[in-house]
Amino acid sequence: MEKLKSLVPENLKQMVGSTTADDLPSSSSFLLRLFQQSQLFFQIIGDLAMDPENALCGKKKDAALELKRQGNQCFLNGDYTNALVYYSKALQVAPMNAVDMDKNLVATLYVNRASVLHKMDLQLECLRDCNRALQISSTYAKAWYRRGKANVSMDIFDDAIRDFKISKHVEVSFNGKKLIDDELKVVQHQHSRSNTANEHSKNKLDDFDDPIQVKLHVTTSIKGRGMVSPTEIPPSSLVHVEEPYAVVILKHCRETHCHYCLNELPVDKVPCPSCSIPLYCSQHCQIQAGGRMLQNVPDVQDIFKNLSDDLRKYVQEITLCSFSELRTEDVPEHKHECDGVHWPAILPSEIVLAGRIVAKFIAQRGVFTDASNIVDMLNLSHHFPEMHADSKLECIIYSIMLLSCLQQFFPSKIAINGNTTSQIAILISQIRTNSISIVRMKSFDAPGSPDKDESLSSVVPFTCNMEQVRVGQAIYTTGSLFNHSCKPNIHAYFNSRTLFIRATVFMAVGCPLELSYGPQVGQLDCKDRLQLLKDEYSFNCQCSGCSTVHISDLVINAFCCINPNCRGVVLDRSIFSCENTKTKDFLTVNDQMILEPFMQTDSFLHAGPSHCLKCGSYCDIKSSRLTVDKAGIHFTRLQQEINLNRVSETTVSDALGALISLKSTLHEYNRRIAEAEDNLSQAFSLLGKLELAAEHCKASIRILEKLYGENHIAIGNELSKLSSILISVGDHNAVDCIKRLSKIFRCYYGSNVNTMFPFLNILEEETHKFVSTHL
Ligand SMILES: C[S@@+](CC[C@H](N)C(=O)[O-])C[C@H]1O[C@@H](n2cnc3c(N)ncnc32)[C@H](O)[C@@H]1O
Repeated sequence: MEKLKSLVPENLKQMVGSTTADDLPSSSSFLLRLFQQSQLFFQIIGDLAMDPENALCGKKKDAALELKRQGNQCFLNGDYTNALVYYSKALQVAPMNAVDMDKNLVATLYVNRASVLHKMDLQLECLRDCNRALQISSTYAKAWYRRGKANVSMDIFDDAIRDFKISKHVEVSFNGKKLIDDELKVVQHQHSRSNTANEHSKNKLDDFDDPIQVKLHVTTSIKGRGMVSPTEIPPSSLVHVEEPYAVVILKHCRETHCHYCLNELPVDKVPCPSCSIPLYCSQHCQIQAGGRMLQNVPDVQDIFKNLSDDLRKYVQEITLCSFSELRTEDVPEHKHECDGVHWPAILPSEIVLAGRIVAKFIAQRGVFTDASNIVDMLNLSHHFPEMHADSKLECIIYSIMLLSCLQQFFPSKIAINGNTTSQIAILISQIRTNSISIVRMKSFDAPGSPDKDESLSSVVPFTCNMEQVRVGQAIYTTGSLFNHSCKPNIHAYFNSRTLFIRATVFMAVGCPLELSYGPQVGQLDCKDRLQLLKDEYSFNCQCSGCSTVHISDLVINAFCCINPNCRGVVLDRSIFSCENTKTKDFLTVNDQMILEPFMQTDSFLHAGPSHCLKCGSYCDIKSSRLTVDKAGIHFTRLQQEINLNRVSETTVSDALGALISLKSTLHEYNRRIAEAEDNLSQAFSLLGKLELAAEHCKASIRILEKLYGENHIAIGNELSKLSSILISVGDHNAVDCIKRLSKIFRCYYGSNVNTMFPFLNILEEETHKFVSTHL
């Protein structure tokens, strides 16, 4: 990008910088003409899109053979973990039509990986790899044999017998036939039970099928279009479900998550048949994303003709993969990026997403030319005119690059000119304003998690921590109409690629439904939220959380008053000036009563920064900051030890001292005290001092309740930690704690809660056990 930008003369840069949506086509034309005369530009596009043979993302037989050799070596040494890694890597780069020792290389690699999976006792995964090998080469005796072994391990004897019979039939060597026959006899003696194992991960929505409870209306306000409720909406109602218009996986998840459904990859991941980048959890997802797999099934009629009808049908079922549930209207979103070209791996995710939207547009409308109007088709808002001059330039350059790359795949369907380039530039700015991050909840258990044999109450508490991981970026055309609020009243979550939105509070008729685009009250102070929304989404937030004074923004980063009897807040200059601009006129009597211990409603008028907003006393913020920084060193050390699961008594005792310093300097509801209490709770859990762990956890929750409100999901997360500690110490308060956290989670996730958070089931079961033994 920097090289291309350096080709642009200063006067053209200035013209692009001041361009509006109206004169964008002419600015784009100038840039396009400039690049079309540049050798460097053609060289860059050549590297990105035109040389699949030598491309980084292309298939490479030699590399695959070397990885296979290393896999075989590990297998022979009994190092199955590494054998699995090598075979999987080999599958990623092996060309579909490569042959190794008279066998299709990909089929051989699947059978080799199946043998590893069998050794690792992953029988379902082993069976799936055998099926994949057989879909490429149905006469592969070893694949049928390995399939039989997997079925025996799963006690599916009917299928195992069939597998061995077919294996024996297609095996050419006498010794091989004899070996299979011996195996067959053993299985025939065992009791038979029929079963079938299918491909998994079909994006099941079975547990996600509660009906939408409200039909929303679109209205306009200072925030542009937005969703409102035409009726009253009770908390937890499902208000919106939507499939994405286009999705792209984020780069950091390429090796760990399925590039189609975005679920975590299983060990028997499936690579793209035509390039070495995407990985899928199943053939189903691979076909959805890339279209049908090239199959290499030889004419099998002859070799199987002497088999019984039952066995012939069985061969067909396994070797011809049929995914009847595929919807024909789905456009394979990866197909145009395939064949080993570089650009999808190199260009930023949002540009690849724009490419997917153009490809879908072409699939639906036939061509993308000046007459097309992709911008109106999506009908999404954007902030192109307000973008920084340099971002505008980058946006247009990326548009030219993307169109040039796409044109290699759609030679006769794309016109590259000022008009189409400007459409893509606007499309990119629409993506910046409207794309939604798809997140997955990742829960990880701290030490002491219950294992198979131990019940929760018999071990050190398991504290279930949850983290949201961003896995994808997507455009949901209706979902984009929900505006942002730092105090949201709806909650968005995902099952695979599907967006779900639920009300989290009661909403009156006509109430705007607003979700958080990221920052929330309780998490950041108002000035930081405003800055973040400006930087990332280019708008000045006008939500109620940012326009009125409320307790969270006052206390979250506040210092305490030097007067020990006063609970007033002391703010630094930047927070003071942000809060001072908010209107105090809208404060209800209730709000005023809540704020009353911490400030006088008119105190902004006569008290300044560094002064208590309640009693006016002066506080030396500079020296308070030094105290806080010093205390922070002890908590950093404690956190490092917690991460290593090894906490020393000395570090904990230093941190307890540091907590006292924090409390004497910061306001009682400052977020840093909550974090310090939470750290200490984790540390005491690790030391097995559970009563102390519970006390510090409760102290942290008391502060978070002030920052977020009592029924926020952040409180639910903390309650899950507290309840497991309480169960472990036999404290009967655990029962109420679990009831409360269940209520919060159910409000945010409705009936999907048990599927999404299995730990809640464990906690609820433990409560029942607890009640029957302790109460
Ligand atoms: C995803 S769109 C939401 C729908 C948009 N209002 C429309 O008319 O299409 C995001 C844009 O809506 C506007 N917006 C959303 N929430 C806002 C808020 N709290 N304050 C001001 N503008 C907001 C901003 O222009 C933002 O870039």
